[in-house]
Amino acid sequence: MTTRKLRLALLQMHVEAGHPNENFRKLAELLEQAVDVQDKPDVIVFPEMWNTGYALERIGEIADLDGERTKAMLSAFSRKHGVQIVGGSVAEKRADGVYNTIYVFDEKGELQSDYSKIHLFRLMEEEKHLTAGNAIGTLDVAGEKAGMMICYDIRFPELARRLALSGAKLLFVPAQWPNPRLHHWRTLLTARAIENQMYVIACNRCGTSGETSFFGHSMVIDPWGEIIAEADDTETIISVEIDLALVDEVRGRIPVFEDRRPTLY
Ligand SMILES: O=C(O)CCC(=O)C(=O)O
Repeated sequence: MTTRKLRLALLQMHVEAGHPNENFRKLAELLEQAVDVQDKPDVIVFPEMWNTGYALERIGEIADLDGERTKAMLSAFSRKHGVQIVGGSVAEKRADGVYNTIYVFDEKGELQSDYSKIHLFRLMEEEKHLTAGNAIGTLDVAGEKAGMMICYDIRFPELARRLALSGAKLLFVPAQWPNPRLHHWRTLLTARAIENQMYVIACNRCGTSGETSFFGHSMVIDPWGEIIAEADDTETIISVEIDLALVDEVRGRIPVFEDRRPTLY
């Protein structure tokens, strides 16, 4: 098997709900730490709604207008350091509502793609304050296709399968997944990796916001379902190397995609 290595950095951060300036400052600090290392990352990922947190009552006031502040920061950083960024997600204010959106920048600082969360989480009343996206999201990573899902999206296996069928070999999952559902988080992420024989790269937040605490446990799972890196519940950066060749190797070993019977189900 010819190896095709790629280094990832996952910035597991605390998010200060309702304080975008503080969160931009924190993210800038973590980004500098992520590249100030010997093994520089090729791709950097962060959590969901890192700019505002879940200050949903005020989200219309504090969301980033057309994502301009976020895009300016991420574009400049990716260009300066020659690194690809899967920019977590931010609350993004558009003319027709506030979206929960991931921006992807390539290593030249160009906006490569975006994705807005399509399943809004009713347990946190997202549907009252946010507008759902209407399209699936993909990006190119080192010449391979990858998909994007945000937090609650991972409860919908059809979406991950659709991304895999469209050619995705990696899945990026920014999240703000709280206690007490660590078991769901680990199990669902692992299942998405095993059933689609793809890398799952999931970046959660940590810390507390009001009554809600977040367990962190950002993780990278390989296409065989092994958790190859996992954080604890503190603010930290996971740095891990993956081998894209493993996807084809696993898909060759158990040919799930060839054995599907879509005419029956
Ligand atoms: O599905 C879950 O348990 C958590 C989802 C969530 O917190 C979110 O989508 O923001």
